[in-house]
Amino acid sequence: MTLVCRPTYGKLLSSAPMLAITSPSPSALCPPLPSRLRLKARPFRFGTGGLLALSVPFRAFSVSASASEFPERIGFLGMGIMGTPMTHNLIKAGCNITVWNRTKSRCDPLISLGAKYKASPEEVAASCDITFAMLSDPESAVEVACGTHGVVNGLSPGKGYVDVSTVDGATSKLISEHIKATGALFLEAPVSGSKKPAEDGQLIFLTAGDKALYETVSPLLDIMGKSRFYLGDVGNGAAMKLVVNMIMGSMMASFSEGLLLSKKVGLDPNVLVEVVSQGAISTPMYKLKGPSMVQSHYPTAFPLKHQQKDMRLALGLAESVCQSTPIAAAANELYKVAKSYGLSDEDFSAVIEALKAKQ
Ligand SMILES: NC(=O)C1=CN([C@@H]2O[C@H](COP(=O)(O)OP(=O)(O)OC[C@H]3O[C@@H](n4cnc5c(N)ncnc54)[C@H](OP(=O)(O)O)[C@@H]3O)[C@@H](O)[C@H]2O)C=CC1
Ligand SMILES: O=CCCC(=O)O
Repeated sequence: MTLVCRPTYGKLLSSAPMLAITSPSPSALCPPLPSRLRLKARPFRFGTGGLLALSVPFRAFSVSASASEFPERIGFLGMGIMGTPMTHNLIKAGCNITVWNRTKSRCDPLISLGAKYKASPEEVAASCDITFAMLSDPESAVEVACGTHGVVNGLSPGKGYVDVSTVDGATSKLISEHIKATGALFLEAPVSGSKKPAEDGQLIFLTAGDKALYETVSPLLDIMGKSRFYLGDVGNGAAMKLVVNMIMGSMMASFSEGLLLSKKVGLDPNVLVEVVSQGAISTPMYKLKGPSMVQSHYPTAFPLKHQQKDMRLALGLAESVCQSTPIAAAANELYKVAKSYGLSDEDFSAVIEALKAKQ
């Protein structure tokens, strides 16, 4: 397994073109490129070699050759909650982007920022070196990759396809087989992190598949995210993502129970949020979502239908290896109830409504 964080800070390089940077970054252990940090020169191409020097107002930092070159033409399919800000960040970084979305109007904001548009996944893949996809679920991921006018029809040797959707391993392997049959390379790269991290370029990529493609797209992953893991064979990235989201879904269900119980025994749930935030079970998720859950507001960052999909897929993964997951199974039931209440497109924190109705 390989974990790579953002570029190393503190070294000024003299060769290679200079790019203007509008903001410095804090010197954290794995410092993220700040979302305001923008490359002003045209992007590098494959195989230019050498090192990239970046000038910053107060300090300089280096980027290795492999982390400084962009593939020339990049496609992005799926302009939803996640795909839109991810594409936005690539455009802002100076990448040459072509977009497609089933509902065309969702491409318009990106087109107005300079993205090109093609009318099908096939046309995007045919016109780009690397194509990313961020789609709802296994069904849509397969349809876009392998369906009529799907990606495979536009791929050929020398190209690459990166699926960043959250799907199960079997789906990812199926897509991989179809992609590889064209001679192109495949990488699964689901992300941890939600709408705001996507906007801020702070996602965590859980990748697996063709290592050469991983290396080629690393500079792009570093624009969209703060770290990346390479996990080996196709299926491992999907599995890691599902395990993480299974934990998250159970945590949210448990947190919901706590909020409601505290209120019922006469405590202020807002104080519970504060207490939890200061202790050993503190997590950004509780602090972020707790106050709005207390108000019964669920502004959508991660749709509840997707969380339930991930619970379902994680339970399938557990079953495939005979691993007992009773907590996740119980939580999944709550997400199913919440869906039946019409809460699919609300944030997944709306799972609390399933418990209210039971009281
Ligand atoms: N939101 C989040 O916090 C996170 C989400 N994820 C995962 O990322 C993926 C996308 O999530 P998110 O952006 O939130 O989801 P959205 O529901 O906002 O977007 C889903 C995208 O998939 C497209 N789509 C759905 N069905 C089809 C289909 N049959 N054919 C073609 N396109 C289709 C939609 O197109 P259209 O606009 O036409 O409906 C849209 O572009 C999911 O797998 C999710 O689990 C991962 C990390 C965080
Ligand atoms: O898949 C969604 C993940 C959401 C998050 O990591 O906050």
